Amino acid sequence: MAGQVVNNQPTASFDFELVEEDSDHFRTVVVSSNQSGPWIDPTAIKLRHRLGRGPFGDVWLATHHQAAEDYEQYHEVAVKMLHPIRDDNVKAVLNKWYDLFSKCQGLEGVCSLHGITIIGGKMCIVMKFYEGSVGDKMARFKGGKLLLHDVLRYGIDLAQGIMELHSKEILVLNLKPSNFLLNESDRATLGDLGVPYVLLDIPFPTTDLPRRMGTPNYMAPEQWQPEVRGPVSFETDSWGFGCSIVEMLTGIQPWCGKSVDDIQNTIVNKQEKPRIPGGLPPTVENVIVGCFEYDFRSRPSMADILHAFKSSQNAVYHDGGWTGPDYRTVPDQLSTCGYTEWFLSKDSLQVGDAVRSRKPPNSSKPENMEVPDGTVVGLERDTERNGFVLVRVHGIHDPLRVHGSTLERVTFGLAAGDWVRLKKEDKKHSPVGILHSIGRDGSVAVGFIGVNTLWKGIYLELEMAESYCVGQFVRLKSNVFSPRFEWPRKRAGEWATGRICQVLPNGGLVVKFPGRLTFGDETSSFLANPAEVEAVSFNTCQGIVKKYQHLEDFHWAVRPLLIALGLFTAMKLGFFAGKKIRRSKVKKLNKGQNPAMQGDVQHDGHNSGWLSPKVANIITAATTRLWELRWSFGSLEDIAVSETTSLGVL
Ligand SMILES: Nc1ncnc2c1ncn2[C@@H]1O[C@H](COP(=O)(O)OP(=O)(O)OP(=O)(O)O)[C@@H](O)[C@H]1O
Repeated sequence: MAGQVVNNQPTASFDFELVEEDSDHFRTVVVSSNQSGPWIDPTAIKLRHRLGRGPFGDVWLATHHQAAEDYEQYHEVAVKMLHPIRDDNVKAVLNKWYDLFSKCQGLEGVCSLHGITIIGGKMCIVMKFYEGSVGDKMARFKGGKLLLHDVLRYGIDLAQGIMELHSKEILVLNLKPSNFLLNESDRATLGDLGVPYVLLDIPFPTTDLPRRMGTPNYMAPEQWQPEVRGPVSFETDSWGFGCSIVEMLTGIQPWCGKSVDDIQNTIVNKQEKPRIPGGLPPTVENVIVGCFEYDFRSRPSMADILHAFKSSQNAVYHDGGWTGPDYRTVPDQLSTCGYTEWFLSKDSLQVGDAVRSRKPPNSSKPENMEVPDGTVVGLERDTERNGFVLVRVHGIHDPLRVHGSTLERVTFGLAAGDWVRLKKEDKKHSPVGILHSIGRDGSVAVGFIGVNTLWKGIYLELEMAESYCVGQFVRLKSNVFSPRFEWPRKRAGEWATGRICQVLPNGGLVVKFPGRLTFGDETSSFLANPAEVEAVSFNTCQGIVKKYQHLEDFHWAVRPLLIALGLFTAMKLGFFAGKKIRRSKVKKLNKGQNPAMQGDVQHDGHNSGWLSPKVANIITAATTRLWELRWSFGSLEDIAVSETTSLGVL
């Protein structure tokens, strides 16, 4: 096929053009280079033999021929040959690699990258050849596991390497023992870095999405569908790191023997976590437990992991127990306010910060508003992170002394965790999301449905949005005709109302429908875009019919229960009506015949009216109970919740 110039990239130090289409419909790319960039002439690479095959392609041992006027050299290199990429994406991928190469220059803990080339239509990453990997070393050991001392040593090397990449805004997303390469001094280096990250937004010819987001056994919950359940963030690598450490310690790959679908179901839906071996130094155990928090904001950062590993490295194993500088029991993952210590350590307060009391997790209302609006005037810290702070609150003379973990920083009116809306909508993603961080300079990071990674911008682009929390009832707005996610309808065709059971880090709502009876494989939970729903409560339901319909949303058993009650009452009424008619007939027949009997009938009729004393008592008791409840709970909604709970239907 005739040549076709695709791009002459002005900023990069290489140009590339597509010239020929091969049998696989992927075109051979000829690149001219000024030699200062990462581009390597494909004729300078001679593939020798394949070292292995992974989800992202094959790794080859190769020779790189370099020649100039005064020298000629041959280097042994490793070449990662990626799966074919659609030719209209070649430019985007090359640009991303170019960016990654320039960012990785000079980093110590990551595999040394030589350059990039394209061989046989496939993109190839040329890198330093290492003698082996941690995975290879494990395979040589009995039981496939490493000594704790080595695991801690490698863990420290790797955490440092990952932190270097994170400092350049690069996520690894594919941490696993076979990608931990060992150098001549037996130090672990990150190999294969950034392949899933580079391919994150690139459409692939194959629909096997999970495989290009990472290696299933090591993937975090948000990594399976970052656009839907994401975004992926630095702490996504904490999950992969935790999996790798567990494997190094046990010799068993996480979720070993499960299919890709099973793993996805186990991690994403069932929210199960890999099992952690016992007998670890408490600090290490604590940090690894934290790596498997479902919500990535609650996981430790690489700095936290590095700190824990370093502090445990000198611990000595004695008679089945750990002694050493950090010997202590594993602290609770959740602090008193319901957040993990890792969550709380992501932001530390400074004098001058505006603060307010922190809401409990998954709540839209503050539990206690000791500090509705204050300013930090003093810090009282025993360690770097934990400690009390002095807060000046308007209207109170002396500053309050409160624990830092109970406060959240408010900058330009926003605090991490707030629900926000983009003032200028972008059709590609939901306009409503959750604020993950706000810098003191006003820079913000937000999780939105439809964006793979955190959206970055400034606070001026955002406004506050309605917040949602677990337990709330929601339904699609009536003006939404084609929702982003599937949503069930009622029998009458209108959108069903469901209850939020989980809020994802991007504001995505996982909603269950207790008012619908599900059978067999029917999905019981649905996803919702927060921009497309509205909250439903007894107070917002207009009229008694709507209020009753909302009661039905609490549980599918409400309707059958009420029908049964109705039938029972009707039967009871029918029975009494029949009895009454019979008696009046008897009364008519006996009229004038037996005066003594007349008195009896009158007496009976007077006492019962049209209901028996028993039924009258039931009704009186029910009415009294209703008033009692109304008095103590205050709203019809609370009565419904309380009563249905006591009936055991919630
Ligand atoms: N630079 C390198 N030097 C030496 N061996 C390497 C190098 N890079 C990778 N390998 C080895 O090549 C083998 C195959 O690697 P590859 O990365 O393709 O597989 P993987 O790690 O299982 O999958 P993935 O594609 O997810 O990284 C592994 O054993 C790995 O340790």
